[in-house]
Amino acid sequence: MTMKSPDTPSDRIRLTPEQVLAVGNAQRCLYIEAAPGSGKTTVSAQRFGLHRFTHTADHRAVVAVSFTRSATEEIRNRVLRYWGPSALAWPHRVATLDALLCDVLAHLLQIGALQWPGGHRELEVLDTWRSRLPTASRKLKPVLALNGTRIIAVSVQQSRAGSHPAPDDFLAAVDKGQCTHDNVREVLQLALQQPRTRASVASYLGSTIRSLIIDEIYDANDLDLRLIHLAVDTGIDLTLVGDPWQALYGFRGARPEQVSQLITHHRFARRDLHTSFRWSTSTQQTLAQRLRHGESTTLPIGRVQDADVVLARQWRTLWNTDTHVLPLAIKPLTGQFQGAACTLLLNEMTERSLGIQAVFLNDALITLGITNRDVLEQLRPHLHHTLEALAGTDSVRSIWRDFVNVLITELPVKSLITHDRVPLSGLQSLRAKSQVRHDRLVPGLTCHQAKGREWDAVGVRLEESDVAALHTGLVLQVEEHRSLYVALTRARHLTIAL
Ligand SMILES: Nc1ncnc2c1ncn2[C@@H]1O[C@H](COP(=O)(O)OP(=O)(O)OP(=O)(O)O)[C@@H](O)[C@H]1O
Repeated sequence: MTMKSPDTPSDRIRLTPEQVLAVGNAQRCLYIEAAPGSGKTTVSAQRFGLHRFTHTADHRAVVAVSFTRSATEEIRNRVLRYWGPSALAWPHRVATLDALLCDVLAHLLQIGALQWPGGHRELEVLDTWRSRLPTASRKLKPVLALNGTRIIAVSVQQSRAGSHPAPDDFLAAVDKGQCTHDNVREVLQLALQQPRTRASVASYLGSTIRSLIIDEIYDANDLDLRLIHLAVDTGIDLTLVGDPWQALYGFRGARPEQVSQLITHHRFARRDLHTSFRWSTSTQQTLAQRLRHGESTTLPIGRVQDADVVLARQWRTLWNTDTHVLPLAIKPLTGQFQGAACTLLLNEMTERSLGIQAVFLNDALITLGITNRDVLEQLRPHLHHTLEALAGTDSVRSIWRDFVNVLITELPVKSLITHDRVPLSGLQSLRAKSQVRHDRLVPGLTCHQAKGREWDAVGVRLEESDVAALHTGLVLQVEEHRSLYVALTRARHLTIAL
C-alpha cells in the first residue's frame, strides 16, 4: 500500500502487509517491535503522517521523538519525504526527547509551577558546560535541586571524579538562566515526584499533544518512562517503537526491563515487524534469525581486508587488534587536553585515509575551545606535519612538544594546555597506524557506535565469552549478548569473525 502520493516516484514506498498493519493500527496505545532493518523509521514516519492528516479538527500536536539528534533527523527527513513540509507545520514536530523535556520545564516556569533562580522563565540549555565554563576533574559535582517549588543549585560529592565546572561558576551561569540538558533532567526528575507539579505536566501534555510516537523506546531511562506513564494516563495516543535486542544503554541509565512492564501494565496492542530489508544473502538472513531465536551459531573466520568495518565491544580491543584496523576514537588516560589533541590527530588520519570523521571530534573541538571550523582548517597543515613526524623515527616526546607549541599559538583555550603529561600510549598507537599504507586501513567502531548503521561486510572481533555465548545461544536479558547481536546484524552480505 502506498500511504500517500509522494512528490517523486523515487519516494514511493510500498509498505509490506506487516508494516501496513503497524502504521494503520487504530489502538490508542501501540507497541511496534521491529527487527534490524525491518522499517522502524519508515513505519514511525508513515504513522506520524497518518495521525497528522487525520482528526485535523483536533488542534493538538502530533509529535515524534527519538533519543539522539541523528535518529531524530532521520525521522524528520522521512516525514518530509513521504508527507511533504505541511506535515511538520507547527505545532506538529519531530524532536529529541531532551527537547520535549525542555518544553515541559519551560511550561512549568511560565505558569509559575516552578521558579528558576533570578526568576528566569526562558532558559539557554547547553549540551555540556564545557562549551561555556572551565571544567576540571573533581568529585564535587554542581547540580540543580528543588526546595519546594524553587530550583536551587547545590553540590554533591561523587564517588568518582568527573569533569565538572566550579560550583561558583555554575551558580553564576544558572543565575543567568543557563543550564545543561542534564540539569533539566535533574529538575524534572524531582518535580515529577511532587503531585501538583506532576498534575501540571500531565495537563500540559494532554492539552498540547494528541499523538506521541517514541522511537528507540528501549533507550528510555527512569525519567523518560515516568513521562511516558503520565502521557498514557492523560489519554494521548502513544506509539512505542523499538527492539529489545538492540537495548544497549543500561550504562547510561536505560531501563529496558521497565519498558516491558510499561507495555504490559498499560495493555499496549502489539505489532511485530519481522521482515528485514537489510539482508542481501540467505547466510546473513539465517544468522540473524538464529541469533534472535537463541540458537547456537558460529561465524566464518575471515581477514580484516575482507571487511568494510571492524566492530568490537571496546575501543581498546580495536587498538590492540590487527594494525590495519583504524579505530575511530582514541582515549588516552593522560587528561582532557591530551585526549582532545590526540583526537585531532586521529581525525586528520581518518579523514585522509577513510574519508570519515573521528567519532568524538566535536567533543574535542569543544574541549579545545574551537567554535569555528576555520580554526580546524588552519590547524590541518600542522596536524599533517605531526602525523608525518610520527610516521618517522623522532621521539614521541619531542613530536608532542612541537605539537603543543603549535596548539598554544593557534588555540583560544590556553589554560588547559599542560606540557608535563605526554600521552605516550596514545601517540604510540597513532604512530603504529601512521606507518600502515592508508589504502589498507579499515575503520574500527564499537558495537554502540555501530547501532543503527549497516555495511556490506562486517568483521567482528570476538572475545572468548562471545564465542561461548554464540555456541550456547544469545540470551535477551544479557546486555553483552545484545551488543553482540547488534554487531552481528549490521552486515548486508556477510559477517566474519576476526
Ligand atoms: N516497504 C519497504 N519497501 C522497500 N524498502 C523498504 C521498506 N521498508 C523499509 N525499507 C527500506 O529498508 C531500509 C531500512 O528501513 P528503516 O531505516 O526504516 O529500518 P530500521 O528498522 O529503522 O533500521 P535499523 O534497524 O537500522 O534502525 C531503508 O533503506 C528503507 O528505505
